[in-house]
Amino acid sequence: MSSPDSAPVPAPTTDLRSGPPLHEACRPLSALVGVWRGSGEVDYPTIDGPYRFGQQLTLAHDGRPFLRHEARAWLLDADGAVLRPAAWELGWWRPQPDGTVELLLSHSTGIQELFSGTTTGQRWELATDSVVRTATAKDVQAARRSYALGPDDVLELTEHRAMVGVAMTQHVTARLHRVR
Ligand code: HEM
Repeated sequence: MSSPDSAPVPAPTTDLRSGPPLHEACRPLSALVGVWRGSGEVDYPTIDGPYRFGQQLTLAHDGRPFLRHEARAWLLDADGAVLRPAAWELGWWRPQPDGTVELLLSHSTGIQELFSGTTTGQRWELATDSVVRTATAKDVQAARRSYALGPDDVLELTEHRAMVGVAMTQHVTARLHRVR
């Protein structure tokens, strides 16, 4: 019997060997499914950086033609100790029949983004089509994000952002390793 807190439909899974089969449409994204963790560097012309941070990214599926995205980050001190929680985003990857991919991201900071992009081998390049903000959110205009999976199974994240009056400039770069 299912536990009281689980819905009576397949639970999202990061394990491609059990649970519902990955939907055919998600095949271009299959290498991304899993739990990834690692560290990176964040900086921007308006902040007092660079800072080191840790990040965990979970990409799960329930057999339907999309992936569920969750990424949490935390700032690190020079010795690698956790200073405090940082960015937290939730979203959905929606692969399309023409080979493009849509990504919806919702940030805890009051920002919602719609990205569109491409899959080229083991590289995913995305750029925002639209960004909307709550009344109190910071002025984020646009972003470009890429994930690239190297032969050493390292997932490299790079993100450029146009925000708070600055043109598109790198904000985040990270190297994540598969933990599951
Ligand atoms: C791994 C992901 C990220 C990390 C570790 C990170 C970290 C930081 C840090 C440390 C700052 C300096 C202010 C502070 O200490 O809080 C900052 C500023 C900022 N970040 Fe990020 N960030 C990340 C992703 C994002 C994303 C996804 C967005 C937009 C949706 C974003 C938008 C901003 C903005 C608007 C500022 C303020 C700039 C300013 O007012 O000068 N960041 N970020």
